[in-house]
Amino acid sequence: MEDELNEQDAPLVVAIDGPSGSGKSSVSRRAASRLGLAYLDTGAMYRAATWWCLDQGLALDDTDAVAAAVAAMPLSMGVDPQAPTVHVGGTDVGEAIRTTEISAQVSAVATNLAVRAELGRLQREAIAEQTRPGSFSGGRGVVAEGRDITTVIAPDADVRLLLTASEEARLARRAIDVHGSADAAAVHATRDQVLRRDADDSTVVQFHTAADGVVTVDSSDLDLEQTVDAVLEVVRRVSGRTA
Ligand SMILES: Nc1ncnc2c1ncn2[C@@H]1O[C@H](COP(=O)(O)OP(=O)(O)O)[C@@H](O)[C@H]1O
Ligand SMILES: Nc1ccn([C@H]2C[C@H](O)[C@@H](COP(=O)(O)OP(=O)(O)O)O2)c(=O)n1
Repeated sequence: MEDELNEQDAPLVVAIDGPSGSGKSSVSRRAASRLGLAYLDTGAMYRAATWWCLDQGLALDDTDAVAAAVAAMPLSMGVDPQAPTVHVGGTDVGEAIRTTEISAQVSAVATNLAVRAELGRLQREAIAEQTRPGSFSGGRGVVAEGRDITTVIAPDADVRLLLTASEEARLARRAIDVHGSADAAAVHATRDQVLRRDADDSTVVQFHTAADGVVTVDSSDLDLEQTVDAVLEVVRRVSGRTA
């Protein structure tokens, strides 16, 4: 019954931005599942673009060649929050795009403004698609996460959130993800992936402070479930929609 009522609601678009390790992907997936929405990981699109360019042997500082390659990239994003997928052509690149090699180089592609224009166009299309009845979400909508979703890609989203966490918390989380430990050596080895990358990315997008109308959720002292609950509470307060 509740499902039927929800289906009559207007589509809901939730935009979530934040720095590396703030919990965007984990929290957005869970929030999307609980709300019955699709999930769009825009960072995965920049990672896939990086994989594609490297696979073709391109130098990532050749901005024109990279832009041309990305314009021709046969990218397909699966938006099921329980099992999101990324394919380029026929290849499942879901694992390949998470390697340290890609993490170390993705900013070179993400700071290419022609690439941002092209991937931004695809992201707007993917978000609009989920507001239509025949889409994966059945027109219920989408949680889209990245660095510029609240500001550039979907500034008119129903709910706009900035997910933050202290530098210490973000480094420790990434160290556990990548090295299985948050000891001093693991945290040190993660600094490039988190801090240097955020510094490079910040030259083209602003994701450290909330723009007007964007609600900040600080997850430094929350665990994953508490952070999901905090995000769902903002969604309820701003849109009236409950999980
Ligand atoms: N409070 C929390 N909120 C979100 N993620 C958390 C939290 N505590 C620990 N984590 C863990 O931190 C890691 C990084 O989260 P991730 O979603 O990849 O961040 P991002 O997409 O912002 O880089 C994940 O392994 C996640 O389970
Ligand atoms: N909307 C977006 C999403 C990601 N990016 C860039 C910034 C990051 O370095 C890469 C990869 O993003 P991703 O969200 O996968 O990175 P983290 O998992 O948060 O470390 O893409 C961007 O510039 N704009």
